[in-house]
Amino acid sequence: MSTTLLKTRGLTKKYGQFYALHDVDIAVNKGEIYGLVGKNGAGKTTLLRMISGQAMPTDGEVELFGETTARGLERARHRTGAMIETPSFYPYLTAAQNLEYYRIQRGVAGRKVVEDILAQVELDKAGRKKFKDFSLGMKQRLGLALAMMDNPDLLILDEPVNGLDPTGIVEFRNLLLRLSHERGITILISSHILSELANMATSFGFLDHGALLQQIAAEELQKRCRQYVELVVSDGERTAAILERQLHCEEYEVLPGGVIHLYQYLDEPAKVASAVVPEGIQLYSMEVKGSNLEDYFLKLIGGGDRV
Ligand SMILES: Nc1ncnc2c1ncn2[C@@H]1O[C@H](COP(=O)(O)OP(=O)(O)OP(=O)(O)O)[C@@H](O)[C@H]1O
Repeated sequence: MSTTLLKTRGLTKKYGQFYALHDVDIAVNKGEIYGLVGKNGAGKTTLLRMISGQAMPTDGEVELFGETTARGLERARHRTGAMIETPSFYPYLTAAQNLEYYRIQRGVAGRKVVEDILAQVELDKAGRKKFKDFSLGMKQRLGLALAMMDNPDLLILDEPVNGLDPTGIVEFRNLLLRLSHERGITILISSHILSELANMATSFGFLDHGALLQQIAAEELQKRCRQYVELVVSDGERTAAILERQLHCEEYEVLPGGVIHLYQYLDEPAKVASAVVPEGIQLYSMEVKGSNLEDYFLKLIGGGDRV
């Protein structure tokens, strides 16, 4: 059975009369990579700051590792590592020197800690290069290293791939996947671009204007975003039988009104037509439908035209 590491109940943050976050319930299970998705200003940072203890809720509660009291949460937060704002590093120090500074400042025992973490985030080869000469990807990986200094069970990362080029995004994603698979770290990560978290997140929470619109498992999201050829025909059942017999189709749904959703032959709809029509089936329409991830998100937030 899955264990829930983190829950928020009715979490709310008001600035004056403005709700930066309103009545948000999320649940993150052990071992998950939970992607929090929302446009700029949706409330992602506000939510992550309250979870990590950097801001106080106006209302509602955070439950972390089963703890909800102030003292319990303080203990639980020792088991989390957060990268919410870009941490400040010394520009003229190397990766190792910067981390060593923070290790001493935080009282983390053992000099080998720095070496180990640098290897985990693949900065062990950065050697004598100074922070000021790092690429953005290296800077983000150093930020991740700092968040991992206390060997956390839960990592909270606010827009860590923001600004990275596509290669940088893939590298960072692979790094997080490795941490998740090999070390079992649970990860809560935000982004304003859903597709940046695809192929990584196991669950998603969609935030808009401070409200959680939907929490959905990645598998279910993939299903909903799957593309298909929609056929409208005179006889759905017979058409399905023809598709099976002639084109060996297995992935389709027959819906009422002679509608068929075919999840194969997306690039070859002509083949579908030439299998069906000669058998005396009337083909009224045929169209590729379904949304990609970004379309799905935009539809969910109502066209994405609100600012
Ligand atoms: N200290 C503050 N005082 C007043 N309003 C604030 C404060 N902090 C955040 N807000 C507002 O709360 C809303 C949510 O902000 P938040 O930073 O959480 O959004 P976000 O989803 O992280 O967006 P971004 O990606 O742009 O950081 C925004 O409208 C922001 O202007």
